Amino acid sequence: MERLVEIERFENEESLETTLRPSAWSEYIGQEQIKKNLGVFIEASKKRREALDHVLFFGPPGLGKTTLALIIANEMNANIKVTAAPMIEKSGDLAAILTNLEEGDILFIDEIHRLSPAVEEILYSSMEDFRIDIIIGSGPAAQTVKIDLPRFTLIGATTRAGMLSNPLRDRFGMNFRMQFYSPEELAKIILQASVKLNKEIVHEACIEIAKRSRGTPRIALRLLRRVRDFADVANEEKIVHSRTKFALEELGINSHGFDEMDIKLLNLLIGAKGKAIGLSTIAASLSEDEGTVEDVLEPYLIANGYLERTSKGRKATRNTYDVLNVNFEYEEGSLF
Ligand SMILES: Nc1ncnc2c1ncn2[C@@H]1O[C@H](COP(=O)(O)OP(=O)(O)OP(=O)(O)O)[C@@H](O)[C@H]1O
Ligand SMILES: [Mg+2]
Repeated sequence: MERLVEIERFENEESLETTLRPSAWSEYIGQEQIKKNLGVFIEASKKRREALDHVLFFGPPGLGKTTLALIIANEMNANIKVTAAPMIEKSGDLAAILTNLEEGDILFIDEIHRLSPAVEEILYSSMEDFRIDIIIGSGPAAQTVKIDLPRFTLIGATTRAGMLSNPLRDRFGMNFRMQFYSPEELAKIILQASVKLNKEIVHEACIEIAKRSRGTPRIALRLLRRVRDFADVANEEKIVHSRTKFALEELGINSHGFDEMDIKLLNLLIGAKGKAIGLSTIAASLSEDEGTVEDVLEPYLIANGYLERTSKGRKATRNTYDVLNVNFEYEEGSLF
Protein backbone atom coordinates (compact mmCIF):
# COMPACT_ATOMS: atom_id res chain seq x y z
CA MET A 1 0.00 0.00 0.00
CA GLU A 2 1.31 3.44 -0.83
CA ARG A 3 1.29 5.56 2.29
CA LEU A 4 0.96 9.23 1.69
CA VAL A 5 2.87 10.05 4.78
CA GLU A 6 5.23 7.32 3.69
CA ILE A 7 8.79 8.13 4.47
CA GLU A 8 10.46 5.90 1.96
CA ARG A 9 11.67 7.62 -1.13
CA PHE A 10 9.77 7.24 -4.36
CA GLU A 11 12.02 7.10 -7.37
CA ASN A 12 10.23 9.67 -9.49
CA GLU A 13 10.27 12.15 -6.65
CA GLU A 14 13.93 11.74 -5.85
CA SER A 15 15.07 14.39 -8.31
CA LEU A 16 12.53 16.91 -7.05
CA GLU A 17 13.74 16.22 -3.54
CA THR A 18 17.26 16.98 -4.67
CA THR A 19 16.26 20.36 -6.06
CA LEU A 20 14.52 21.25 -2.82
CA ARG A 21 17.46 20.16 -0.70
CA PRO A 22 19.19 23.00 1.15
CA SER A 23 22.89 23.37 0.42
CA ALA A 24 23.77 25.94 3.09
CA TRP A 25 23.25 26.33 6.83
CA SER A 26 21.00 29.31 6.29
CA GLU A 27 18.44 27.10 4.54
CA TYR A 28 18.71 24.24 6.99
CA ILE A 29 15.86 24.89 9.43
CA GLY A 30 15.73 23.52 13.00
CA GLN A 31 18.01 20.91 14.66
CA GLU A 32 19.53 23.93 16.42
CA GLN A 33 21.69 21.99 18.85
CA ILE A 34 23.22 19.89 16.10
CA LYS A 35 23.86 22.93 13.93
CA LYS A 36 25.51 24.78 16.79
CA ASN A 37 27.83 21.94 17.73
CA LEU A 38 28.70 21.03 14.17
CA GLY A 39 29.41 24.67 13.43
CA VAL A 40 32.02 24.78 16.20
CA PHE A 41 33.66 21.52 15.12
CA ILE A 42 33.77 22.57 11.50
CA GLU A 43 35.32 25.93 12.32
CA ALA A 44 37.90 24.33 14.61
CA SER A 45 39.02 21.76 12.09
CA LYS A 46 39.16 24.40 9.36
CA LYS A 47 41.39 26.55 11.60
CA ARG A 48 43.69 23.61 12.21
CA ARG A 49 43.50 22.67 8.54
CA GLU A 50 42.59 19.14 9.54
CA ALA A 51 39.93 16.78 8.29
CA LEU A 52 36.79 16.84 10.44
CA ASP A 53 36.40 14.01 12.94
CA HIS A 54 34.06 11.17 11.90
CA VAL A 55 30.37 12.00 12.37
CA LEU A 56 27.36 9.75 12.89
CA PHE A 57 23.73 10.85 12.41
CA PHE A 58 20.90 8.71 13.58
CA GLY A 59 17.15 9.07 13.57
CA PRO A 60 14.02 8.23 11.59
CA PRO A 61 13.95 8.58 7.79
CA GLY A 62 13.42 11.96 6.16
CA LEU A 63 14.68 14.16 9.02
CA GLY A 64 17.64 15.57 7.09
CA LYS A 65 20.65 13.30 7.67
CA THR A 66 21.80 13.16 4.06
CA THR A 67 21.16 16.87 3.72
CA LEU A 68 23.40 17.59 6.72
CA ALA A 69 26.21 15.48 5.26
CA LEU A 70 26.05 17.46 2.02
CA ILE A 71 26.05 20.77 3.90
CA ILE A 72 29.10 19.71 5.92
CA ALA A 73 30.95 18.90 2.70
CA ASN A 74 29.96 22.29 1.35
CA GLU A 75 31.13 24.09 4.48
CA MET A 76 34.42 22.21 4.55
CA ASN A 77 34.93 22.77 0.83
CA ALA A 78 35.49 19.05 0.65
CA ASN A 79 34.66 16.48 -1.98
CA ILE A 80 32.00 14.05 -0.86
CA LYS A 81 31.55 10.49 -2.03
CA VAL A 82 28.07 9.20 -1.29
CA THR A 83 27.35 5.52 -0.91
CA ALA A 84 25.16 3.16 1.09
CA ALA A 85 26.06 0.05 3.06
CA PRO A 86 24.14 -2.39 0.82
CA MET A 87 26.31 -1.24 -2.10
CA ILE A 88 29.50 -2.25 -0.29
CA GLU A 89 29.24 -6.01 -0.43
CA LYS A 90 32.81 -7.17 -0.07
CA SER A 91 35.76 -5.80 1.83
CA GLY A 92 37.43 -5.25 -1.55
CA ASP A 93 34.60 -2.84 -2.48
CA LEU A 94 35.32 -0.73 0.58
CA ALA A 95 39.07 -0.90 0.03
CA ALA A 96 38.56 0.40 -3.50
CA ILE A 97 36.48 3.32 -2.25
CA LEU A 98 38.92 4.18 0.54
CA THR A 99 42.05 4.05 -1.57
CA ASN A 100 40.46 6.42 -4.07
CA LEU A 101 39.86 9.11 -1.46
CA GLU A 102 42.03 12.18 -1.22
CA GLU A 103 43.17 14.14 1.81
CA GLY A 104 40.20 15.89 3.45
CA ASP A 105 37.55 14.06 1.41
CA ILE A 106 34.28 13.04 3.00
CA LEU A 107 32.89 9.54 2.64
CA PHE A 108 29.16 9.35 3.38
CA ILE A 109 27.82 5.87 4.11
CA ASP A 110 24.04 5.70 4.42
CA GLU A 111 22.30 2.83 6.26
CA ILE A 112 25.62 2.15 7.92
CA HIS A 113 24.07 -0.45 10.25
CA ARG A 114 23.82 -2.77 7.26
CA LEU A 115 27.55 -3.29 6.69
CA SER A 116 28.69 -6.90 6.82
CA PRO A 117 31.07 -7.82 9.67
CA ALA A 118 33.98 -8.31 7.25
CA VAL A 119 33.49 -4.85 5.76
CA GLU A 120 33.04 -3.32 9.20
CA GLU A 121 36.37 -4.79 10.22
CA ILE A 122 38.16 -2.91 7.44
CA LEU A 123 36.34 0.25 8.34
CA TYR A 124 37.63 0.12 11.94
CA SER A 125 41.30 0.42 11.06
CA SER A 126 40.63 2.93 8.34
CA MET A 127 38.72 5.21 10.73
CA GLU A 128 41.19 4.88 13.55
CA ASP A 129 44.61 4.57 11.98
CA PHE A 130 43.88 5.67 8.40
CA ARG A 131 45.35 2.40 7.27
CA ILE A 132 43.97 -0.85 5.97
CA ASP A 133 45.35 -4.34 5.78
CA ILE A 134 44.45 -6.17 2.64
CA ILE A 135 45.03 -9.86 2.13
CA ILE A 136 46.19 -10.69 -1.35
CA GLY A 137 45.99 -14.24 -2.60
CA SER A 138 44.90 -17.22 -0.55
CA GLY A 139 46.33 -20.26 1.20
CA PRO A 140 49.99 -20.35 2.21
CA ALA A 141 50.92 -17.79 -0.44
CA ALA A 142 48.56 -15.17 0.98
CA GLN A 143 50.17 -11.88 1.89
CA THR A 144 49.01 -8.99 3.98
CA VAL A 145 49.58 -5.62 2.43
CA LYS A 146 49.26 -2.48 4.51
CA ILE A 147 47.96 0.54 2.69
CA ASP A 148 48.08 4.03 4.14
CA LEU A 149 45.01 6.15 3.54
CA PRO A 150 44.66 9.91 3.34
CA ARG A 151 43.00 11.62 6.31
CA PHE A 152 39.33 11.52 5.42
CA THR A 153 36.08 12.08 7.28
CA LEU A 154 33.50 9.34 7.50
CA ILE A 155 29.92 10.48 7.89
CA GLY A 156 27.58 7.64 8.72
CA ALA A 157 23.80 7.76 8.81
CA THR A 158 21.43 5.23 10.25
CA THR A 159 17.77 4.91 11.12
CA ARG A 160 18.65 2.18 13.59
CA ALA A 161 21.18 3.25 16.16
CA GLY A 162 20.39 0.12 18.17
CA MET A 163 21.68 -2.07 15.38
CA LEU A 164 25.09 -0.44 15.19
CA SER A 165 27.85 -2.47 16.78
CA ASN A 166 29.58 -0.83 19.73
CA PRO A 167 33.08 -0.87 18.21
CA LEU A 168 31.75 0.97 15.17
CA ARG A 169 29.76 3.51 17.17
CA ASP A 170 32.76 4.22 19.39
CA ARG A 171 34.91 5.15 16.43
CA PHE A 172 32.81 8.17 15.59
CA GLY A 173 34.11 11.32 17.25
CA MET A 174 30.66 12.87 17.20
CA ASN A 175 27.22 11.41 17.08
CA PHE A 176 23.97 13.24 16.74
CA ARG A 177 20.40 12.15 17.22
CA MET A 178 18.00 13.89 14.82
CA GLN A 179 14.87 15.40 16.37
CA PHE A 180 11.38 15.59 14.92
CA TYR A 181 10.54 19.12 13.72
CA SER A 182 7.97 21.42 15.28
CA PRO A 183 5.07 22.60 13.08
CA GLU A 184 6.62 26.10 13.03
CA GLU A 185 9.92 24.74 11.74
CA LEU A 186 8.17 22.64 9.13
CA ALA A 187 6.14 25.67 8.06
CA LYS A 188 9.40 27.51 7.37
CA ILE A 189 10.70 24.57 5.34
CA ILE A 190 7.46 24.50 3.36
CA LEU A 191 7.59 28.22 2.67
CA GLN A 192 11.21 27.98 1.55
CA ALA A 193 10.37 25.09 -0.79
CA SER A 194 7.37 26.91 -2.24
CA VAL A 195 9.65 29.76 -3.26
CA LYS A 196 11.88 27.27 -5.07
CA LEU A 197 8.81 25.70 -6.67
CA ASN A 198 7.69 29.16 -7.69
CA LYS A 199 4.24 28.76 -6.11
CA GLU A 200 2.99 31.25 -3.59
CA ILE A 201 1.49 29.86 -0.38
CA VAL A 202 -0.20 31.60 2.54
CA HIS A 203 1.07 31.15 6.11
CA GLU A 204 -2.03 29.30 7.37
CA ALA A 205 -1.63 26.78 4.58
CA CYS A 206 2.02 26.19 5.55
CA ILE A 207 0.97 25.56 9.14
CA GLU A 208 -1.86 23.27 8.05
CA ILE A 209 0.53 21.09 6.03
CA ALA A 210 3.16 21.25 8.77
CA LYS A 211 0.76 19.97 11.42
CA ARG A 212 0.02 16.93 9.35
CA SER A 213 3.54 15.93 8.40
CA ARG A 214 4.56 13.68 11.30
CA GLY A 215 7.33 16.11 12.24
CA THR A 216 9.22 15.14 9.07
CA PRO A 217 10.48 17.50 6.33
CA ARG A 218 10.34 14.83 3.61
CA ILE A 219 6.63 14.29 4.32
CA ALA A 220 5.97 18.05 4.52
CA LEU A 221 7.54 18.55 1.10
CA ARG A 222 5.63 15.65 -0.37
CA LEU A 223 2.33 17.01 0.95
CA LEU A 224 3.21 20.47 -0.35
CA ARG A 225 3.61 19.03 -3.84
CA ARG A 226 0.28 17.21 -3.61
CA VAL A 227 -1.50 20.33 -2.37
CA ARG A 228 0.11 22.33 -5.15
CA ASP A 229 -1.40 19.85 -7.64
CA PHE A 230 -4.85 20.56 -6.24
CA ALA A 231 -4.27 24.32 -6.45
CA ASP A 232 -2.95 24.08 -10.01
CA VAL A 233 -5.90 21.99 -11.15
CA ALA A 234 -8.25 24.56 -9.60
CA ASN A 235 -6.34 27.31 -11.45
CA GLU A 236 -5.42 29.03 -8.23
CA GLU A 237 -2.31 31.14 -8.34
CA LYS A 238 -1.77 30.94 -4.61
CA ILE A 239 -2.04 27.98 -2.30
CA VAL A 240 -4.73 29.13 0.12
CA HIS A 241 -5.84 27.65 3.42
CA SER A 242 -9.22 26.31 2.29
CA ARG A 243 -7.77 24.48 -0.72
CA THR A 244 -5.04 23.03 1.49
CA LYS A 245 -7.52 21.70 4.02
CA PHE A 246 -9.65 20.29 1.24
CA ALA A 247 -6.68 18.60 -0.42
CA LEU A 248 -5.38 17.09 2.78
CA GLU A 249 -8.81 15.73 3.66
CA GLU A 250 -9.11 14.27 0.15
CA LEU A 251 -5.74 12.64 0.64
CA GLY A 252 -7.01 11.08 3.86
CA ILE A 253 -4.52 12.71 6.20
CA ASN A 254 -5.99 13.62 9.56
CA SER A 255 -5.10 16.63 11.64
CA HIS A 256 -2.44 14.80 13.62
CA GLY A 257 -0.68 13.71 10.49
CA PHE A 258 -1.64 10.12 11.19
CA ASP A 259 -2.33 7.94 8.24
CA GLU A 260 -4.22 4.68 8.02
CA MET A 261 -1.27 2.66 9.23
CA ASP A 262 -0.81 4.79 12.35
CA ILE A 263 -4.50 4.60 13.13
CA LYS A 264 -4.48 0.82 12.72
CA LEU A 265 -1.56 0.56 15.12
CA LEU A 266 -3.16 2.85 17.68
CA ASN A 267 -6.45 0.96 17.47
CA LEU A 268 -4.58 -2.27 18.00
CA LEU A 269 -3.04 -0.86 21.17
CA ILE A 270 -6.38 0.32 22.48
CA GLY A 271 -7.95 -3.02 21.61
CA ALA A 272 -5.49 -4.70 23.96
CA LYS A 273 -7.27 -3.01 26.88
CA GLY A 274 -4.21 -2.01 28.81
CA LYS A 275 -2.09 -5.05 28.03
CA ALA A 276 1.20 -4.70 26.22
CA ILE A 277 1.50 -6.14 22.71
CA GLY A 278 4.72 -7.58 21.32
CA LEU A 279 6.44 -6.12 18.28
CA SER A 280 6.04 -9.30 16.25
CA THR A 281 2.28 -9.37 16.88
CA ILE A 282 1.97 -5.75 15.82
CA ALA A 283 4.02 -6.33 12.68
CA ALA A 284 1.93 -9.37 11.74
CA SER A 285 -1.37 -7.55 12.32
CA LEU A 286 -0.25 -4.64 10.13
CA SER A 287 1.37 -6.91 7.52
CA GLU A 288 4.57 -4.92 7.89
CA ASP A 289 8.03 -6.07 8.84
CA GLU A 290 9.24 -5.42 12.35
CA GLY A 291 11.97 -3.04 11.19
CA THR A 292 9.45 -0.73 9.51
CA VAL A 293 7.23 -0.72 12.59
CA GLU A 294 10.19 0.10 14.83
CA ASP A 295 11.98 2.65 12.63
CA VAL A 296 9.24 4.34 10.68
CA LEU A 297 5.95 3.99 12.52
CA GLU A 298 6.84 4.05 16.17
CA PRO A 299 9.35 6.88 16.68
CA TYR A 300 6.85 9.64 15.91
CA LEU A 301 4.14 8.04 18.02
CA ILE A 302 6.54 7.63 20.93
CA ALA A 303 7.96 11.15 20.61
CA ASN A 304 4.43 12.54 20.90
CA GLY A 305 3.31 10.26 23.70
CA TYR A 306 0.86 8.10 21.76
CA LEU A 307 2.71 4.86 22.32
CA GLU A 308 4.83 3.51 25.12
CA ARG A 309 7.53 0.88 24.85
CA THR A 310 7.76 -1.35 27.90
CA SER A 311 9.74 -4.48 28.60
CA LYS A 312 6.62 -6.53 27.83
CA GLY A 313 5.78 -4.77 24.59
CA ARG A 314 3.91 -1.73 23.30
CA LYS A 315 1.11 -0.05 25.21
CA ALA A 316 -1.46 2.65 24.61
CA THR A 317 -1.23 5.84 26.64
CA ARG A 318 -3.85 8.26 27.86
CA ASN A 319 -3.15 10.32 24.73
CA THR A 320 -3.94 7.38 22.49
CA TYR A 321 -7.47 7.27 23.84
CA ASP A 322 -7.88 11.02 23.59
CA VAL A 323 -6.62 11.26 20.06
CA LEU A 324 -8.87 8.47 18.79
CA ASN A 325 -11.81 9.85 20.77
CA VAL A 326 -12.25 6.58 22.57
CA ASN A 327 -13.56 6.61 26.11
CA PHE A 328 -11.08 4.98 28.22
CA GLU A 329 -12.58 2.39 30.47
CA TYR A 330 -10.29 0.53 32.71
CA GLU A 331 -10.21 -1.17 36.00
CA GLU A 332 -8.50 0.86 38.65
CA GLY A 333 -4.76 0.38 38.39
CA SER A 334 -4.81 -2.00 35.47
CA LEU A 335 -3.98 0.43 32.73
CA PHE A 336 -1.33 2.93 33.56
N1 LIG B 1 16.38 20.97 8.32
C1 LIG B 1 15.89 21.00 7.07
N2 LIG B 1 15.61 22.17 6.48
C2 LIG B 1 15.12 22.20 5.23
N3 LIG B 1 14.84 21.09 4.50
C3 LIG B 1 15.11 19.90 5.03
C4 LIG B 1 15.65 19.79 6.34
N4 LIG B 1 15.82 18.49 6.63
C5 LIG B 1 15.40 17.81 5.55
N5 LIG B 1 14.97 18.63 4.59
C6 LIG B 1 14.38 18.24 3.31
O1 LIG B 1 13.81 16.95 3.47
C7 LIG B 1 14.28 16.05 2.47
C8 LIG B 1 14.68 14.76 3.16
O2 LIG B 1 15.87 14.95 3.89
P1 LIG B 1 17.07 13.89 3.85
O3 LIG B 1 17.09 13.17 2.56
O4 LIG B 1 18.30 14.61 4.25
O5 LIG B 1 16.62 12.91 5.00
P2 LIG B 1 17.39 11.64 5.61
O6 LIG B 1 17.39 11.83 7.08
O7 LIG B 1 18.69 11.48 4.94
O8 LIG B 1 16.42 10.44 5.25
P3 LIG B 1 16.80 8.87 5.04
O9 LIG B 1 16.96 8.28 6.40
O10 LIG B 1 15.57 8.31 4.37
O11 LIG B 1 18.01 8.79 4.19
C9 LIG B 1 15.44 16.75 1.79
O12 LIG B 1 15.28 16.69 0.42
C10 LIG B 1 15.40 18.18 2.22
O13 LIG B 1 14.92 18.97 1.16
MG1 LIG C 1 19.33 9.97 3.63
